[in-house]
Amino acid sequence: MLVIGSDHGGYELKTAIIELLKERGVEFADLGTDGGDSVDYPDFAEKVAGAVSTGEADLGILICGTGIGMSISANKFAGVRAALVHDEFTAQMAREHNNANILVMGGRVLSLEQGKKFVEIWLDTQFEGGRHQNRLDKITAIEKRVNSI
Ligand SMILES: O=C(CO)[C@H](O)[C@H](O)[C@H](O)COP(=O)(O)O
Repeated sequence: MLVIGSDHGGYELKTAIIELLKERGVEFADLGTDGGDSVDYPDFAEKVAGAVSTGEADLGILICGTGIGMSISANKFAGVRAALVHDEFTAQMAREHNNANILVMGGRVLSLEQGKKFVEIWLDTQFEGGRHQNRLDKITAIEKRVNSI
């Protein structure tokens, strides 16, 4: 199951991506925001990243104006690897090398077509494992050390 959320700066792109998810038959839940009124991105990052962190959802998509605030917020959650992507290469690497479980984008940075394309690439790419898994294990070890201080 995939969860998706945005603030007002990402609402239009979120709406376009929801249409793509429906077309692809992806099971998803839209955790808001529900319109263009000004809201605070950490509230939606918390809903999406919280669901991924607890295992309630397997994957997440977060969109704000730049993607920066959503990335900062989502990566506070244990087990979350939120990747802000800007182009087709970073969308591919986010999964192939980083096994990102949350894709983050900037609604004021990308066109709707770019955003949809990056989602498709991220969904269709496989994690390579191997040396990349070793590096993810180190991130998990850092997370455990930092949170036990
Ligand atoms: O990009 C964002 C955070 O990184 C968010 O979309 C914020 O909402 C943005 O920084 C500010 O947007 P506002 O419409 O000027 O409140």
